[in-house]
Amino acid sequence: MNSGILVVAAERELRRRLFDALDQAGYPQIHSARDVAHAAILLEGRPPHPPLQLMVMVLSGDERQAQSCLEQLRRLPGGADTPLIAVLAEGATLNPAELPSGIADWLSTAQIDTELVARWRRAQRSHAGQPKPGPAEAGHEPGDYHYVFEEADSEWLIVDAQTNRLLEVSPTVVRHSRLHASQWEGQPLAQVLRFEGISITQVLADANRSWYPCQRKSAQGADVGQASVRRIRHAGNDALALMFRSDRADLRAEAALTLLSRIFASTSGVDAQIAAGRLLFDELGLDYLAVWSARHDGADAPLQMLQLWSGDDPAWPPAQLQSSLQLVLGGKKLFYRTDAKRLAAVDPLLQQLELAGFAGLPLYDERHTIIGAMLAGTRKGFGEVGIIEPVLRCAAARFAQVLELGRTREQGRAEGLVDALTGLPNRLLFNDRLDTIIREATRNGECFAVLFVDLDRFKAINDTYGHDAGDQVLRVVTQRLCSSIRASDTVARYAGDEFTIVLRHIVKNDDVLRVAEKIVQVMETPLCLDDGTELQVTASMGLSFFPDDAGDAQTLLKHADEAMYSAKHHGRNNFQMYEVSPEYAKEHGMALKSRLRHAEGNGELRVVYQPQVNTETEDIVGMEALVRWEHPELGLISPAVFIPLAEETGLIVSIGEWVMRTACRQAKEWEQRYGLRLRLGVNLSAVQLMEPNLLETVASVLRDTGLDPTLLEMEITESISIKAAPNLVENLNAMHRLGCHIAIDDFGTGAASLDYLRRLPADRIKIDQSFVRNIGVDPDDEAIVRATIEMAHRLKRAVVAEGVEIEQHMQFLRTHHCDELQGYLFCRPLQPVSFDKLLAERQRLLDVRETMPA
Ligand SMILES: Nc1nc2c(ncn2[C@@H]2O[C@@H]3COP(=O)(O)O[C@H]4[C@@H](O)[C@H](n5cnc6c(=O)[nH]c(N)nc65)O[C@@H]4COP(=O)(O)O[C@H]3[C@H]2O)c(=O)[nH]1
Repeated sequence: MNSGILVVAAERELRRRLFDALDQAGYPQIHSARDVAHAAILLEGRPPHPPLQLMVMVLSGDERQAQSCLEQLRRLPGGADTPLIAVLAEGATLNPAELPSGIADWLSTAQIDTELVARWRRAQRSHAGQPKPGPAEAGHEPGDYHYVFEEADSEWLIVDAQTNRLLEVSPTVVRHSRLHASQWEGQPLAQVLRFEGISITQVLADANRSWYPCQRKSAQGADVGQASVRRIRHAGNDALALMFRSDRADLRAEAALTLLSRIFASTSGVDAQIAAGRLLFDELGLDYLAVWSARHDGADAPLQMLQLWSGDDPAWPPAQLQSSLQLVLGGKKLFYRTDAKRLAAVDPLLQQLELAGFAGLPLYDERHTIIGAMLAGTRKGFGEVGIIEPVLRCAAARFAQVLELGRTREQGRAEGLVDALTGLPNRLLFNDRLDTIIREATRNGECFAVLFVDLDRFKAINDTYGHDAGDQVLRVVTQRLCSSIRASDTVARYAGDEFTIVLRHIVKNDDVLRVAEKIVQVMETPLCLDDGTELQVTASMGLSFFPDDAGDAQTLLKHADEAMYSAKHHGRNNFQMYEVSPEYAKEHGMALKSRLRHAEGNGELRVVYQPQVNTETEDIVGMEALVRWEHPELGLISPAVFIPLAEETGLIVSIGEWVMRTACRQAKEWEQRYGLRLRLGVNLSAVQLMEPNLLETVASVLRDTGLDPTLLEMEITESISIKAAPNLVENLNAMHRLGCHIAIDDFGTGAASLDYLRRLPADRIKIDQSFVRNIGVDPDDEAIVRATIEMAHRLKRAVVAEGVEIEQHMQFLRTHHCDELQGYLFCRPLQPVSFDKLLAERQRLLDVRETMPA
């Protein structure tokens, strides 16, 4: 019977990662709690049987705190006899070796995504009475460690503590060494492992689990690696378990990853590629490696780019006769772990080289056209297929990338599309690429960003140090830009000291901001000219987003360029995102106003929704409707910019009604679909509040949409003065009588007196985000937040905090009993489709919880 998993983590981000890791593995009943008290609420009323399947807890304190948490968890319903995995938070002072007993396993936060599920399965198995976690811990039952034998790529050798002879070895030892188990068992350890500079006795006496360089025997002689010792029990006796890790990249995933990262870090020049090929050749113990480029000029014979061979040069057969190469160039992938010799009859190359292991991989360009082939072989056969195959595939992808880049450069140079100094695409090629990217992005619904990078005061460098120095700077900047982005992104030299970048496949705008920050940082590092002069070059950058800011190349670039100028205005050495600024609005006010008149009729207005959550449960209880203007040329314009214009022109009355109607209709639809009565906040401008027929409008919207008036909450800004809006109190009272709620928005920014608050029929106060943002930064603002909450509660008003962005804000607001929270920590304002997905997901989780045994 499925009986649920409990996850306890104070930090929201960790909680989410733990939840996601378990959820993705398909475990439906996951209770996710902030702390033990929260867990107790979630499990309230649950009988102790059946027990929970697993508890995962993030530990951040010392051993004493860990012990206390553990004891509390054990008292939870169903928690007494449940396997518990501890996740050690960063900065935890706990020593993993001294965790309280009762913890089945532990991992670090960095391992959550990759390890949690595997550890849980292991804990599950061990709990079900099968072998338990092994040699890592002393004092387990005989055979405890066997599960480790099946896992990963580590090798285990079990040694009798008295005789130092081998009792058993793991199947990985047999596989990697190519020696049968019987060739190991009973052997003295000294004959199978040879340590460097230290005696076996010293190694075996080391309880600190240090790693010692050594060689392990194999059919080919020996494998170089490291070993470390653990004490275990074997068949009731003391024994030692030696873990051996080979340094060979074809045996060990870790070493293979290092190899790949070195290959990928290599630059794209011919020499560097030969060096990368050599690295692959040496680290994988290859005997043959060749990279071929298919001729794109119509000639038949492919061109050899690289060839390495460990023996004497044979008479190399011509490419046309190498049938394996021809097959690969035709698109066939070949992989023979140990039996490539059977190809010898049809391929003179394999016949001459006597390869046992052989792989042939086609090299593809971005459009998946075959542009070459990589052939790799060994005379002794390949090692771990699960490691060697992906390594070869990744290496082939790198060779393909370099081949393609070389071709583009060649072609670009021939056609005048590449900048001769930096080797980057020039403006012409960039514009062409941008058009292609827009077409692809439109087809795939992809978002991307354009960055305009301009070096600060570059002219002064040219003038002071000369043009040669300027050229050197441009080359270094090129390297720095290229090293800050991904392979799928594009950098171009747009003009003199201007560079443009396209960052593709964006999920969150934050991803782009991180890249921009990184570029600012790498630029700041001083650079050294050939003559030893040290210079510091900084850059100003502007960002625009597709499709949000514009849908065509020209406008995107124009916006990025404008944003770059704004970065210059902000003191250089920074980046800015494009936005229609209030200054722009002021300058182009008339044009914007006249366009705004048609925005509603042209269907350019949108409503987005931002969730509001209960502070304790973090469950969604309401949403705020926020308007957006999708200007056909300027992109998305913020309400902060166009609402003042709408107010000036009086257009706010009809726009406000449109927003209210759209949002009420949407809220009713969600209520019916999910049976969830979410409160809907709608902003009312002062201009609307002065309208004599506001009440009729609200009543008609409610009637037409069928939304319960008690679900509609009017948000009015605190800065509206009672004097300036003479009907304010009456209008609000009348709306209250209709059943609607009233919230005072931006609280704290105006000069509302207590009296003002008392006179307004407000149900809720929204603390302005400028105070919330300063929690943890400015004690005065913290005091204002605390006082506002206290005062509102004394007046029996509820409180919502706006702009909650980080965990620290939430903790503070929770401590001071703020009722509800709104902000990016939980969710940004969402388009209706995304909000709908959010509600559907919530519903799914609830349904799952309901199917849990009572
Ligand atoms: N930095 C930060 N910002 C956050 C966070 N959480 C929410 N926000 C933003 O804060 C604003 C909250 O709305 P507001 O105070 O009513 O402020 C609103 C509201 O006064 C006005 N507005 C929006 N829609 C309407 C409308 O339909 N009618 C009227 N009259 N005014 C509207 O425009 C203002 C700005 O709206 P938005 O740009 O949508 O900006 C929203 C929202 O996107 C956060 O964690 N960090």
